[in-house]
Amino acid sequence: MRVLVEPTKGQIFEILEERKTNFLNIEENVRLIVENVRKNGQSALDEYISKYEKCALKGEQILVRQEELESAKVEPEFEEACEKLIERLEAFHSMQLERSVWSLTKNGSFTAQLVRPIESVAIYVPSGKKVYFTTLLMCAIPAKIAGIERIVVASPADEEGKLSPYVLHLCRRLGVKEVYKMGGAHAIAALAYGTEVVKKVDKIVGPGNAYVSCAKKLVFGDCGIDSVAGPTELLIVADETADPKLVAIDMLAQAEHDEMAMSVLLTNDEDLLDRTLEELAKQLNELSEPNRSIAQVSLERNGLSILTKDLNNAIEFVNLFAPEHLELFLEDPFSLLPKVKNAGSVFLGSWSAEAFGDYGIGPNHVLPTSTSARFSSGLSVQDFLKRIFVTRVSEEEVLKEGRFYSTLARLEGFEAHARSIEVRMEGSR
Ligand SMILES: NC(=O)c1ccc[n+]([C@@H]2O[C@H](COP(=O)([O-])OP(=O)(O)OC[C@H]3O[C@@H](n4cnc5c(N)ncnc54)[C@H](O)[C@@H]3O)[C@@H](O)[C@H]2O)c1
Ligand SMILES: N[C@H](CO)Cc1c[nH]c[nH+]1
Ligand SMILES: [Zn+2]
Repeated sequence: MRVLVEPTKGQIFEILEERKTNFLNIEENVRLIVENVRKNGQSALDEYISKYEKCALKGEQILVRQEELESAKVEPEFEEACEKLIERLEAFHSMQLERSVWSLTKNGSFTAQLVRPIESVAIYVPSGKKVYFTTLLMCAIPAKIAGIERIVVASPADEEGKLSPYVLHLCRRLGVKEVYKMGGAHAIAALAYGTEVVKKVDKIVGPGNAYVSCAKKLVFGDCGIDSVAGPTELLIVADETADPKLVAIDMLAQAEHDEMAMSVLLTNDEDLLDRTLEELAKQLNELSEPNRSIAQVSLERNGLSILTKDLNNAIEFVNLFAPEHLELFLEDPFSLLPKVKNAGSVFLGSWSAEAFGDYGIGPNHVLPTSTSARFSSGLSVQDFLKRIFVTRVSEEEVLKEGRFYSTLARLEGFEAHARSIEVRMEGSR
């Protein structure tokens, strides 16, 4: 765990650049994977599945058969918890539904913005270290609210070539029939470009490790993506009122995801910082394997504690980090909230563990990472919708306003544009 005392903005910037370099080192290999799958289709996909995944499935073996979906058995506790999660996610996400709008201009023309669901969407369900079945719901619920017709799921299989019964059960529950056993960067490429077995999609959503999120970046443009939702991050801003035990366990809750996860504490209280470091060491040892080892590596490589006496610096640093998750463990967390410009999801006060967000208090847990919260947001119904503009120009508009449009066209040097307007002005006389 790195400790910084009164760092400058430049030092924070350097740390973020260093982190980006780690991701860039992966990019070269991911680019080769994506290009190879794009060019060689299923044979390249087979090759990467056998190289990187737990079971070397080939060709049509990656398709989940109807009987597999039908026969998945889960315990009642799982079903009950998921039904409650579905209800909560539906309640929050239905507020996000956007409607078409129509407007009439004063000359009798009309313009509209029609809202249409994207035709086909793939949900990537991470299943490398743990099976993220809650992520499947986080993605599928807004997709269903938006009215997506073709929802596809992709997730890497286990050593026996199977998907978790949790994932299979939820696919059946949600009516998702097209399910592929594949993960990593190659799965993203297959979904973006298609293979002999995988049918391509219009957009890919869902989080994943550095390989998955890098591949999503690389296929963007040929297919849509939600955001760069890569290895998870948490930044906690805490003052002397915070409890070091809670700060430490929340940092561990991020660190246990992935060796590349990042947990940061920013405080103006030296005593809190020292006690948090002690708690981290103690509570780390209370975790069981493999979570303990993953969290330990994550904290060693990417853990950071920052002491800055002035909380105004803290907010500057928050906006530079643009963290996926931001916890404000302050006497008055609302005082800092208006100054937060960049963050995926904010948690106010020490009751508000980020884990409540992970497990369905309402907002989505698929969130932008690697400072991309500067320009993107957590997954929502909007990610599954497009807007189509519609225009009907009236004869009155042509007559009264034609000159206005054609003047702009001539000023920009577009002769044919101007004429296409003027010819109508003449025609309507
Ligand atoms: N930002 C978010 O919203 C959010 C939400 C949930 C999870 N996450 C992140 O999702 C990630 C889940 O990661 P995971 O690994 O457990 O599952 P994963 O499904 O994302 O990745 C596993 C796959 O990665 C590929 N892979 C592994 N090592 C590779 C290598 N050396 N080269 C190329 N490909 C390789 C394999 O195909 C493997 O099947 C974590 O980083 C977690 O923090 C992020
Ligand atoms: N913290 C992760 C990224 O937001 C989401 C998650 C799923 N399961 C547990 N945690
Ligand atoms: Zn989590």
